[in-house]
Amino acid sequence: MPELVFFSGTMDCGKSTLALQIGHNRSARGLQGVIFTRDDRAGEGKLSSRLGLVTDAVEAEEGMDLYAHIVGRVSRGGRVDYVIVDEAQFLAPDQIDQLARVVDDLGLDVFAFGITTDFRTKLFPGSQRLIELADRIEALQVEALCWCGARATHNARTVDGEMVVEGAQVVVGDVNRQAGEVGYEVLCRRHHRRRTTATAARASSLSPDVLPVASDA
Ligand SMILES: Nc1ncnc2c1ncn2[C@@H]1O[C@H](COP(=O)(O)OP(=O)(O)O)[C@@H](O)[C@H]1O
Ligand SMILES: Cc1cn([C@H]2C[C@H](O)[C@@H](COP(=O)(O)O)O2)c(=O)[nH]c1=O
Repeated sequence: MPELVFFSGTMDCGKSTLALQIGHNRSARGLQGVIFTRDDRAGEGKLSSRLGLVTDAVEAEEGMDLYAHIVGRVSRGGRVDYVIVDEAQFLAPDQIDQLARVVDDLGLDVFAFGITTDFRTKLFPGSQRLIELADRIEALQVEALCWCGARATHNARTVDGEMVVEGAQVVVGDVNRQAGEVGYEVLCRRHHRRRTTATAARASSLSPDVLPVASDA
């Protein structure tokens, strides 16, 4: 049975790498896929992984009908065996419904990849719809880690390493950003709740406030 599968995880846990691997294994067997993405860091119409691999993709722009795109390809004589969607959190809910229709009416597997929650721990609308509609939700096996060593479950937005909690839901960016730039850091829930990024943890461990006080001081 064809499926709509949602591979979800934090930033930097290998989603795009897995998307590229799934595409590679299928194309190595002569299958032809359509790869959609939206707002990849590498630029428009690209699906890129931090491991250095990148492939061309169809930019799933706002308002684009993904079901109609696939039907259009097939009716022009193109072959489509499966569909991959990266950065699926950025899609509109009705575009996720179109992907479900690709599975149900065209009989194609759709593999969607994305983060579930934003820097304020709120679901992205596209991810919410995927959770509602997917046949299967898969957590990635290679877990990203918080600075404390626990499994990272949340995405923090940072400026100069400090967590920020105000701003637009969508700001394309990366982990390990230079000073002054908006960046991201993955954290466990405890440290996300306490807003303790790696920078904040380092600063507090160096702070005189937390140094042991000598008994005769
Ligand atoms: N230099 C490296 N050596 C080995 N693995 C790396 C290296 N750089 C990144 N990675 C792996 O790539 C993962 C990020 O892959 P990517 O597909 O870009 O993530 P995502 O799409 O989930 O944000 C990291 O979690 C890590 O496992
Ligand atoms: C948490 C969060 C992330 N984003 C952006 C930052 C990146 O461009 C993508 C995630 O890409 P990845 O391949 O999973 O690393 O999402 C955002 O716009 N808003 C957020 O709150």
